[in-house]
Parts: sequence; structure tokens; C-alpha cells
Amino acid sequence: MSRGGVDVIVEDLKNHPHCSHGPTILFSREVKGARRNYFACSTCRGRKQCNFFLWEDEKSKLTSSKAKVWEQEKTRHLKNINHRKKFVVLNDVLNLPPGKRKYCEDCSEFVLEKHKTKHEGHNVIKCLTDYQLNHPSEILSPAEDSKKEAQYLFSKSSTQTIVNIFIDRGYRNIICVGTPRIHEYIRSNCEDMRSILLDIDSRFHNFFGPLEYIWYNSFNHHFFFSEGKTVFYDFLKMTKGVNTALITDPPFGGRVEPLAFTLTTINSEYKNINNVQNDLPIFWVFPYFMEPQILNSLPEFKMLDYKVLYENHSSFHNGPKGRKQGSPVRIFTNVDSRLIKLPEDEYKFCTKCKKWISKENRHCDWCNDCTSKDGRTYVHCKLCKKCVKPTYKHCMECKRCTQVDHKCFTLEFSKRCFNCNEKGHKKEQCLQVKRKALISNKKKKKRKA
Ligand SMILES: C[S@@+](CC[C@H](N)C(=O)[O-])C[C@H]1O[C@@H](n2cnc3c(N)ncnc32)[C@H](O)[C@@H]1O
Ligand SMILES: [Zn+2]
Ligand SMILES: [Zn+2]
Ligand SMILES: [Zn+2]
Ligand SMILES: [Zn+2]
Ligand SMILES: [Zn+2]
Ligand SMILES: [Zn+2]
Repeated sequence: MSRGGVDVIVEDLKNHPHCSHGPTILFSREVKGARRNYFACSTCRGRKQCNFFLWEDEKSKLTSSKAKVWEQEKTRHLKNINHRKKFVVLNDVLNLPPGKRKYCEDCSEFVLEKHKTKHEGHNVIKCLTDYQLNHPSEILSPAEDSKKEAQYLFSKSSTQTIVNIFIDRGYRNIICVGTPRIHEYIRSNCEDMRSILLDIDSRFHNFFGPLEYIWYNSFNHHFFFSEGKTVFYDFLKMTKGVNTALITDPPFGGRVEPLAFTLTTINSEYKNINNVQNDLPIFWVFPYFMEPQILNSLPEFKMLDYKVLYENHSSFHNGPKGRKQGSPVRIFTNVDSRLIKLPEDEYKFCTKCKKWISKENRHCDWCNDCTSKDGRTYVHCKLCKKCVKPTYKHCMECKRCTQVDHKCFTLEFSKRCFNCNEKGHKKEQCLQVKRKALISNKKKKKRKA
């Protein structure tokens, strides 16, 4: 699918050149009227974070010196991380009284008495409680680089709701891909559940042992260390193919196709290893306006009405600063949505659809569905034969419902986004535009602060 005129070519990445984040992805874009393919980083969208770039037709001309530079870059990336050693340090730190436990944010490691001088003048977090050591996402500064990790953290209520859904469904083994809050909650509160965290943020090596955290890139299914890969497949095997679920909350700017490819791969591995037919239940947290893209890659997925709330994202939580219609973030899943119960105080049960829906959602007998997507009550248009946003009016010229102040006859074009030329959304819903607005808002806020 095209974004900004750039397509992802989804295929086996085995023969792709590597950057320090694992195998690169093959993209294609128009150059002087013809399409040309190139390899670029799977996860970093900014040249600053990872500047790997190689035209596919120049792959064979790759000079050995350039290949060496990338190889060195890869080694540099892995250096200084010995998970087992870090686990020993963690246990030493846990044995210290809280007053003596310190973590250096600049060096991303615990401060040991013998290396104290190394961290002079550094940003050191002191007096770490047991709770904090078990909930690193609550003490680490979120990596809010929206072009890479983009760490938006679930609110306490959303964390609990999600885990309750898992408990309700009888899931005992949870694969947390980029969802540290869910992992932390389960290991501290749910004795009979097992959780494993797969995340690209290597700071977690300091807080979770090798059986609990795997350094991983979900955009190319890459394990940074081979030990991590072994631990992951042992985990899959241990599940015996039952009572298991995967939850992922990728950065919103991330490409859908590679992630969908990863999830499909994990699902087949899960089935093959355990010799079972049933799919791995998957929960993908993403904004509602990405529904067309997700369904394009994973047609069997359905969007739940549950609005996911975040702690450090002003427009994604409740309260005066939030959006009027609540958070735009939803959960997409391959589990039958009729089996998923949402919190009774804020959601209701539609007896016709037999599923839990938002309070403002209304069952439409013509559509035979509860049709709201964005948190407002939709209204049915008999001419369009579907429910539409409440602010839309049917335009006889354009023969469809749309905004009142639109320019007639331009709608055929607006079926594609004016910004990125991709089908399925309009410019005002375009992620690229939203991302730009988010970054400039953040810059403004920083300037004010
Ligand atoms: C939007 S945050 C989600 C955090 C989640 N809401 C929580 O509270 O647990 C994205 C998470 O995915 C991780 N992440 C970002 N890019 C990744 C990648 N390519 N592979 C694996 N994890 C990634 C980040 O480090 C971060 O933990
Ligand atoms: Zn890279
Ligand atoms: Zn330091
Ligand atoms: Zn309904
Ligand atoms: Zn309708
Ligand atoms: Zn209409
Ligand atoms: Zn019109």
C-alpha cells in the first residue's frame, strides 16, 4: 500500500541487507516517472536514527568497505549488553535497601558503588522502591521520539481492562510486543499468568531477566540476540497452543504491512510448533482511522469499541484536555468480538449484535450493526445506504454524504488522501499530517516550558 508515494514490498526478509535494527525492508517509490526499489530501516523513519539506504539495483555493487561500516554499526549497537550480567546486577540491587538503589538514565544502567564516580553529574534516579524496579515504565523517561520508539503508556484503567479481558477469556500466557505496562501488571498481579515482553527499548535489559524480556524488532521479526529467539520459541512451545494471546501497541506512525506480516508469521509459528489449528488470539492497539489499512493486511480482524487511554498523551486520556469524543485508539483483534466483555460502567451490551459497545454507539437496523467508529453517534443515510458521521449531510451533486462545506465534484479525488495519495482516508485523517502536527505541538510546548 502506498504512503507518500512509497510502497512497502512485503516479502521474506532473509536476503535483505541488515542495518543495526536487523534486516531492512524493501520499499518502492516513483523516481522520474518510473518505480525504483530501495532497502531502508524497518523501524526508524528518520535519517537521523538510522541512515541505511541502498537501491535494490545497486545491491550487487555494494562495496566491501560500506558493508563493513554497517557491520561495525551493528556490532556497536549490540555492544555493552550482556543480559545475564545485567540480571545478576538487578538481583544485587534488589538486595540493597531502597535508599542505596540508583539508576543512571544517561548510561542506562544501575549505579554500582564501585563505579560511582563514572556517573558524577549524570541524571541519576535515586531511592528506587521494589515497586519501581518492577515497573520500570513508570520511572524511565518515555522515549518519545515519534520517529522511532514513540512510547505512549497505557493509563492504569486501560492496563487493567486489557488484562481483565485476558483473564475473562482464560488466557494464561501473554506475549507482550511493545506493551511493557501489560507485562509489568501481569507479573506483579496475576500469579497464574505468564508474560514475556518483546520490545526494541533495550533499557528493559536492566529490569527484567532473560526469560522475561527479549530485545526484539517487531517490524522485521528480528531478535537482536539468538538467546532471545530461543527463549521466545521455548515460550511458544510451553503454551502447548492453548490459553495464549499476543498484545501489541506499535508506534502510530509505524507501517502496517510489515507488522501485519510479523503477526501472521508468529501465528503460523505458534500453530506449527504446537501442531494446532486454532489461531493465536492477537490484540493490536491502533487508532480507529487506521481500520482500512489494518483490514487490508488482516481482513479477519475486527475493531472493538473500547477506547484505549494513555497516561502521557493529552488527547488520548479522559478529562478536560481530552478529545470530546474520547480517545481515538481502539483494539483490533482476530477474536470474535462477541466474546469480549467491556467494562460495564462505561460500555453497554447490544442485544442485536450480541457484543459490547460504547454508550454513544447505536444499533442501526438498516445496517444491522452498531455503526459508530470515532466515538460519536452515527446517523443512517438512506441514499448512501449506510451510517455516516453525525455532522455529514447528503450532497445531491456528489451523490454521497460528506462535510457541509465541501467543494462539489472534488470528492472523486478525495477518495484518495490529498497528502499521501493513499486510499482509505482523507487528508485530515492522514497519519503523516497528524504526526507533523504532533511534533510541532510538542516543539511549541517545549519552547513554552
Ligand atoms: C506506543 S508504545 C506502547 C506502550 C504501551 N502503551 C504500554 O503502556 O505498555 C510503543 C512500544 O513499542 C516499542 N517499540 C517501538 N518500536 C518497536 C519495534 N520496532 N519493535 C518492538 N518494539 C517497538 C516501544 O519501545 C514502546 O515500548
Ligand atoms: Zn536501522
Ligand atoms: Zn551514568
Ligand atoms: Zn448492534
Ligand atoms: Zn445504518
Ligand atoms: Zn448520504
Ligand atoms: Zn457536493
